[in-house]
Amino acid sequence: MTVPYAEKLPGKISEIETAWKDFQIEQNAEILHELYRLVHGLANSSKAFGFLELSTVARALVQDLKHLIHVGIVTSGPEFEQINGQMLELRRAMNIAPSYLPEIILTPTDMGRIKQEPINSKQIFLIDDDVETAEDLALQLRYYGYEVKVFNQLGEFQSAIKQIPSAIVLMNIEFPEDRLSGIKAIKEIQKNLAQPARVIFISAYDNIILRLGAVRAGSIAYFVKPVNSAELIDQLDSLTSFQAQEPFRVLIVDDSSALLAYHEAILKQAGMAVRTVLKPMDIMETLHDFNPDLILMDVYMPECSGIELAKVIRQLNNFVSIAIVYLSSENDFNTQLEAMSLGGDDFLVKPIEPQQLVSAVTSRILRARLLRSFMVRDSLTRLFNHTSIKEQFSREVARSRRLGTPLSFAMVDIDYFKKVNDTYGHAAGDRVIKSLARLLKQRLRRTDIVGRYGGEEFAIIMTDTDAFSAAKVMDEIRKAFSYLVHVSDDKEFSVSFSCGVADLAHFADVASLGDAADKALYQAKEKGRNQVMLHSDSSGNMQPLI
Ligand SMILES: Nc1nc2c(ncn2[C@@H]2O[C@H](COP(=O)(O)OP(=O)(O)OP(=O)(O)O)[C@@H](O)[C@H]2O)c(=O)[nH]1
Repeated sequence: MTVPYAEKLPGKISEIETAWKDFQIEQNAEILHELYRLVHGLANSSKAFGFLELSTVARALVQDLKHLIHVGIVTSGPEFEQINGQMLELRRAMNIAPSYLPEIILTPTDMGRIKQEPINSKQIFLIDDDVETAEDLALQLRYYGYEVKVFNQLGEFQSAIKQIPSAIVLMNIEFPEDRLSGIKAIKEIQKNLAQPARVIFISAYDNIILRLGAVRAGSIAYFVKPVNSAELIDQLDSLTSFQAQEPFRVLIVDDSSALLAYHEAILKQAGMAVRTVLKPMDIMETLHDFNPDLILMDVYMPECSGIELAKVIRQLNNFVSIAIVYLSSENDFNTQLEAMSLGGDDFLVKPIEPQQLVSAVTSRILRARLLRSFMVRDSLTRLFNHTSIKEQFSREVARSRRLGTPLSFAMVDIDYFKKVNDTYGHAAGDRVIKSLARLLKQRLRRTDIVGRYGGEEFAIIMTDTDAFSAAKVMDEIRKAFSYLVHVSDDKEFSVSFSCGVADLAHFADVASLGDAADKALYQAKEKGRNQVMLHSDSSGNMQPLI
């Protein structure tokens, strides 16, 4: 159980008094800095927990200690006496009840911002006076399970959207009557809808005036013709996906256990996954294990400062892009700038309102995830790219070995793919790759990690899964994929894949496990393709899963 803040105060103040006594005996600069840090922490936490009188006294003491650090060590004189007096004041102020109890209440707007549920509608309204272009695009979208209704005139669309306001609107901007007709029509419609319509604009032109007009009409995205259908489908998938976004992962580093618990409670209430680290030197294991989206970092801490810690983290290859937000009572603008120039992304000043903390963390994470996705995702399938899946493979193998849990690795390769490209064209080949990526994402568990390993090759890491169960799942996906009918220029065709599976119980490190899955895949190809092969023991025995 967490100890209430008030009960921790006597201990905190005794610690400060002891440091002050030690300083007087030893006259040592290190003790003086430690004392400064302790009082600084008390000033922050007491304000956050409503002990305003105590916070004021502590803050004045912070200033005096800063002065002492600056002028050098004195153990007598007016400065010294003043600090002695303030030490007594701390004890007195500690017993004054808090003037308010901080409540962790989030407004519905905050919660709405965090938990934006996607609307489950696959209905698309596509409005374009160019009949041929519209039908081409509609055909592509239909391959991916979207119901597309094409309108060549604005009037018909305006009545349809009133009937189905949840439809996603793909609106062309230019019409013969007016070069801005699409934007104007959407603006009119938005006025009369309870929830704003979800609109994506399409235009033959790419300029700031049109883009600004589109944003002002409430658009989600803007595509320039000829539309890249793979990118458009990604956008539509993210708007309609049933898979809720993975909870935001925040790591809080603060040497005040009271503030740690307080900020943890706020962020958890907002639906985030939170880990806390009290001692900065303990951060490494949690960092690798938890893989946070964002680190909320105190600036003044013992052993090493938040700024130094941020520099260390920035030098770790896997964490160059992680968001780091300082949370400190330091309101000196120059220190803030310095902290930002040394690896931080934002600087929040304590005490912070719960709503502000949630929205600052949310917007930073959304942006960090977007930027990271460009680095770690493959642009055609949005699956993890080669580098990223290899990194995750190493990490997951290390974790499973540490925890003693099962892990399987599967390699998938589309059969006779060269023939698909040669017969139906590269664009059709791309669609096949994308459809397999979608199927894998749909059928596998959320905890499974799927990556595009190479051109028509995929890799899947299944945690907590032994090789036999993994092979069974892969075999079901194999069957489903082979039943899919692909279409290209009115010609229909089907494609299959081969798969090799191995697990950590038989191959105990990344290299041998990867190699075993690869060999099993090779065997599956050798034995006639369209099958899953299980590499179930280190002596090289393999068994087909039919
Ligand atoms: N359309 C498309 N084709 C790709 C992509 N990446 C790789 N390819 C093609 O995939 C084909 C792979 O051919 P191969 O490695 O000979 O294998 P295969 O034809 O699938 O035959 P098996 O694997 O032996 O069943 C090559 O023709 C590549 O050009 C891509 O992103 N899109």
